[in-house]
Amino acid sequence: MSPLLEVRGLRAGYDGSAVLQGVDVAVEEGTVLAVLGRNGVGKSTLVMSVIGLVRAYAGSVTFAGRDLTGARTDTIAAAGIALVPQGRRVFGPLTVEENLRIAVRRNRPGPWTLERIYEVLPRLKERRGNRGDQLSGGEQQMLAIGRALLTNPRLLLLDEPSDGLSPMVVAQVADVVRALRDDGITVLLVEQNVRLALGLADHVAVMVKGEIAWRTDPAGFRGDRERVRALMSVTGPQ
Ligand SMILES: Nc1ncnc2c1ncn2[C@@H]1O[C@H](COP(=O)(O)OP(=O)(O)OP(=O)(O)O)[C@@H](O)[C@H]1O
Repeated sequence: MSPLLEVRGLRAGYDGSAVLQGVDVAVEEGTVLAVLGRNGVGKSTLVMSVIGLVRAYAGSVTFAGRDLTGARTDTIAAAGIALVPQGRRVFGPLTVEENLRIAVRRNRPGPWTLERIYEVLPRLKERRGNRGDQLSGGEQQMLAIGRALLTNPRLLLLDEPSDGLSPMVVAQVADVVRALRDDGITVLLVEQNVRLALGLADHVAVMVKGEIAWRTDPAGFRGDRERVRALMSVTGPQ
């Protein structure tokens, strides 16, 4: 069976300089792939390229058998990929419900409706009349996830969902992602919080300087401390 998402030889970056130096990753349907790596290795650039916000210089992005290389972001979203961006990017002046309704307008047919979002994320229901900028970081993260789900994606790109959240709130976000995974959604997760990522992932890809340096699974990752240190620690070899 071919993977739901297949990225091959992807080179991409900003203003002509390549951050991604030929990335190969595949995500099988119904699985969670965690992409780990030091700050600045290109993890966010990878998800931005998949969703079409950063242009590919070379390589390909294939989704559900369809070549989406160089496609516009709205075409990619309509094909079934949704991004929960780093920093959440909720619309501050709009209420929770208005933030969600924007996504409903653009959605694909599928199981996610406003009612179901409120069932799965009851805090959003309680806060539905509050403005986005009145929410806590954790609530904003839930809102960003809810907004992405409302497009009924087949693949969810989650960029640093734990960023800036307290451990208790991180645990709540983890519960939501776990529930989604158990529901069969496919996830590409970028995380600095290794513990969180290993608790959610089926597969792990470690990025170093714009390339995938190691493909493993959570058990393999935990079992090779030396390699983890070499590839991930700030003081390890570059
Ligand atoms: N909009 C941009 N314009 C120019 N360079 C950028 C832009 N965004 C990121 N970069 C650069 O691209 C490189 C990779 O950044 P990226 O955000 O993809 O890394 P990351 O692994 O996600 O790191 P972090 O965890 O810090 O977000 C960095 O050197 C960064 O400075």
